[in-house]
Amino acid sequence: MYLGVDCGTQSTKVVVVDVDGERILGEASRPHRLDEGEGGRREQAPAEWIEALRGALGEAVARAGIDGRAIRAIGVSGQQHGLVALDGAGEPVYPAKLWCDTETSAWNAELIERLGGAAGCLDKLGLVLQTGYTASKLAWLRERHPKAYGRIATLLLPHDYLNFWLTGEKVSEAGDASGTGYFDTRTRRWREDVLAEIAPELDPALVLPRLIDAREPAGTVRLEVARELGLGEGVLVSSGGGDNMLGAIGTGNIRPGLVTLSLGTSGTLCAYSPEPVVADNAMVANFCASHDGWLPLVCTMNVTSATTRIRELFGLDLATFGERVASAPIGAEGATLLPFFNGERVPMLPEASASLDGLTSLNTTQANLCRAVMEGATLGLRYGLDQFGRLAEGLHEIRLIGGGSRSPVWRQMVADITDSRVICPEVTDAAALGAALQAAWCHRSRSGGGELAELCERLVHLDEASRAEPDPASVAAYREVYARFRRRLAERHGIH
Ligand SMILES: Nc1ncnc2c1ncn2[C@@H]1O[C@H](COP(=O)(O)OP(=O)(O)O)[C@@H](O)[C@H]1O
Ligand SMILES: O=C(CO)[C@@H](O)[C@H](O)COP(=O)(O)O
Repeated sequence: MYLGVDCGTQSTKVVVVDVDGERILGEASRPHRLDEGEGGRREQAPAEWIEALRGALGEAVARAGIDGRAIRAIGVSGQQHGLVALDGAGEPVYPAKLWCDTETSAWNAELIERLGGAAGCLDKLGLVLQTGYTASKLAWLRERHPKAYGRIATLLLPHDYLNFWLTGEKVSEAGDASGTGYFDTRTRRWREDVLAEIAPELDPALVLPRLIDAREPAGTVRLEVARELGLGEGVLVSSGGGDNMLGAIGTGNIRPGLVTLSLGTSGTLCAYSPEPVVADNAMVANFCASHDGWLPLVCTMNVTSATTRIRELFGLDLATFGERVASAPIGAEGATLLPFFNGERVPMLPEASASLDGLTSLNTTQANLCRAVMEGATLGLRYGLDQFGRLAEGLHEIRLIGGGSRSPVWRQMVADITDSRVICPEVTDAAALGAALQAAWCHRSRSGGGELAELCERLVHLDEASRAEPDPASVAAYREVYARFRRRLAERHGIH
């Protein structure tokens, strides 16, 4: 048996997988709080992730009806980019600033300039720095909280931190490290010189975690943690990775030709590539995958974070929200919502705010506003798909994951807006499943077995009932709605 953990923005999910039986035995999740403040601040206490992991793991194992000592290995997936800076005792010097924090956009702009603009970033890192990546958070901490900065002994990412808590080892792997901004995604190595540019007082040899190969274990679960979690001795912890990298594994997106789209707090699109993809478009990030190869990715910041905002404003539960959306016509009778509530990464508008246009005395209804926010978030992803260029050529099927993929109306909307067939895996928490598969890969390869492709074949099952085919009339209607969305982008933000 293997365990997969995914520490997302809103919750931690755990799945228990029986690889030989080709079954998911149990799943559970626990929420985390998000500390939102003025100026784009988005932070979380790493201790809450551990608390959520404890709770979700205990419940998932209980639901699976197994003895925890049957677990052979654990894989951990985590929200990307969050800065977890630890002191010499392994305690965070400051709360984790998250991927969706836009408070550091000025520091990001300055860093890009210091690295020689977009061309300099591409040359040094294989991608262009974005607000949200770890680098500008570190520059911000140095300037705004020098005392905390002065105590830094180690720089980790959220999944590295959970691996550290489980094993006591400070390690990292290429997939998640790709999103730091001090890692060269082509050579899969830290860029100590770039880190020195950001944080000259820190010694890269001391603060950067040791890089391990995706197939190598991060370590074994510490004895006291194993006891507390009801696990046996010597449980392996695989390298883990960023949630998008493990979501790719959990959707079988480990070879070219597939696109995974996640409707989580963020929206992401990614496609596997055996070669590094250094796009001429700064919005496409040349991340590494967390098995081998690369995973070029586009990320929008406002997806279920945006729909939740409007849903909660109207006091609706998820089912009623879905009904409201379904009851309004395509295009929400002219209402257009650009959902950049906390700035945006794609398009590159870190300091933008959301806007609502086209309201009249006739179309200002709850149903239209619910539809407008879901459409706005999905059209934003359509804009992201356009940036993907040749990576999306020939696209005809999207593997849809993340919380929003549970909504039938949203699945159909994605199919119609992208003009592609949409299908969900049976496990929509694909990052947690991907983490369990990576754990099985790591554990079984020690005895010479367990190819990842074969593991994916056994466990990644598609849910035929979730299939949504593009409807030609709706596809045509959305073409107009997308043109309107683009006009608003041009008028309000000068994005053409
Ligand atoms: N049926 C649904 N319709 C719309 N949104 C949904 C539905 N089910 C879950 N969600 C949303 O999905 C989000 C959680 O998605 P998830 O992928 O777990 O996020 P993360 O990994 O970023 O924490 C929540 O905001 C939740 O409201
Ligand atoms: O910043 C990115 C990708 O670059 C986000 O996709 C985060 O990795 C958060 O993911 P979710 O919590 O939305 O799954």
